[in-house]
Amino acid sequence: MASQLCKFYEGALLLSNAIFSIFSIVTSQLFKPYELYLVHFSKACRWFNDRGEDIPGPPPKLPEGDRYTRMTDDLNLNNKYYEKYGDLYRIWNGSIPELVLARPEDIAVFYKDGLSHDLQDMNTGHFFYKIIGESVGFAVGSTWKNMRDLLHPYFNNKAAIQFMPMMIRNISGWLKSIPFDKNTLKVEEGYKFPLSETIKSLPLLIISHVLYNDCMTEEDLIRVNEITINHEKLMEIVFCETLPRFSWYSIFPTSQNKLMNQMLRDWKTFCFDMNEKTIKDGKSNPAYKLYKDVEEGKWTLSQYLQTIYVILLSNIDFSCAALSWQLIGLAQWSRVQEKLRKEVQSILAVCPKGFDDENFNNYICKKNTYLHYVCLENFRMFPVLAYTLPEFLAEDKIIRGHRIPKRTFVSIDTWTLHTKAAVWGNDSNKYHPERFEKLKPEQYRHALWRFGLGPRRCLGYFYAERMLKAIMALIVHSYEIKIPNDCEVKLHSRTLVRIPNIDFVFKPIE
Ligand code: HEM
Repeated sequence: MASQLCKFYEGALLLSNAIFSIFSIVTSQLFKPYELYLVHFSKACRWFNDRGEDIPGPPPKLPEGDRYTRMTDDLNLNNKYYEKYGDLYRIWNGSIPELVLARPEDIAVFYKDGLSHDLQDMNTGHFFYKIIGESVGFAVGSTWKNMRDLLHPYFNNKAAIQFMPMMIRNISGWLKSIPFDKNTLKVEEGYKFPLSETIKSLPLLIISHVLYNDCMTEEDLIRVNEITINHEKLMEIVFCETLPRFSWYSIFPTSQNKLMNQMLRDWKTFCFDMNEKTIKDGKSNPAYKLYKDVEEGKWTLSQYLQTIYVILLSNIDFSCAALSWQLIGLAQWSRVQEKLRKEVQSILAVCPKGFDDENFNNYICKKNTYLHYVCLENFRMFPVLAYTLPEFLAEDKIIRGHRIPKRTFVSIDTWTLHTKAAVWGNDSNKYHPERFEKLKPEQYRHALWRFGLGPRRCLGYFYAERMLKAIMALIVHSYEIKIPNDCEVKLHSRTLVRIPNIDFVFKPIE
């Protein structure tokens, strides 16, 4: 009976989806007067300066505006809007106007009181909110501060440095497994595999050890991997489907809601099982200690479960995308790859214990190495998001003379920022890691978007940057990396972050 009812609802929803699509096409025409109103008459959508000039931007194109196009488009939208409107413009996230910043000075003004920015649901809809709406990534004010304080002992610089030996072990083990991976093909030149599909298991392996250290077994990893599959399906729904954006949608017994509930149940069971195992083995780890904070009333169970979810699962997309682009940069510019290889070899020459040597760990942490400059240049040339997730202003702001009222959504056009900001000079379109030798971090602080620019930047920063650098160092030491001749870099569709879809070749170095 229940399954028949379910099928009935599924059918009804399929039909309503179809009706909705037709409705959108028809109404996109009927929306025209409303678009006119938004652009020309609605004060809430117009941001004037003292000379009465508005901020320019494309028409709303209702019902969606650029809500989805800005994620799926491979930086073409950034180029188009920069050409037409410059480096301060307005786009539309549905019928909500969003201010886009792309000049470092404006971004500095925006982030001056970054802590008070409201993220609420970032206009990403109900489905997303249900999965991680109570996590540290969405919390604001004192709630956010309390969560960050609880997390700080396990994610600060010292904790990340202590984790380095384990990180190196994880990477070495993963590199050895490449030839035997199910996606790897032995070809004349070496090993060929789909880059992001193969690479995403590595950040998952590393971060699961950050959270659970040696309590994380092979079987646990298999379990996490299975949950990841459903997580990816859900993220596709969150960022590409319209109906799950609405809270009323969750009352229907659809396959999407079923998937969501299943995933949340699996996740909770996994977290509880891991904590029980930790107690049984008489061990301890950050995830368990953070759970003790729940028992002591320092934060709620939902906040805990959703934050661990963000750390372990939601960030995999970010890590996988960032890592893939780092390797693509190296593969595309063999001169840079060779230069980096020489640097790594020269460091290892004074490391009696090889990768396990303290000198090698120090090298990964340093910020004046070629490795570091390559990492920065890859972030600059290959931003993980074309437009950052919108945050909204808690207070009115004046940006370049324009009064922007509070509750306005603001995002950053990363590509324009990374290529048009004055600090990058005349060769900003050239891939040139050496540019960072001459630049001080203060000079590009607001011109390079990597781990967030405001005071609430990425919690995993100390791990993430070193993870990327250590992986690159270990890879170039053992392999020459290449993109097969006939391969063009394309993007995976239906993802929030820019994940490249490309084959890769690792050629072992004799
Ligand atoms: C290379 C990989 C990564 C990149 C590119 C990245 C990037 C980012 C960015 C851009 C933000 C938003 C910052 C903002 O709102 O201003 C963020 C937030 C966050 N990241 Fe990462 N991240 C990475 C890896 C990680 C890892 C490994 C972890 C966990 C150990 C992590 C945990 C978090 C958390 C919890 C937040 C929310 C922080 C908050 O709102 O307080 N990230 N990350």
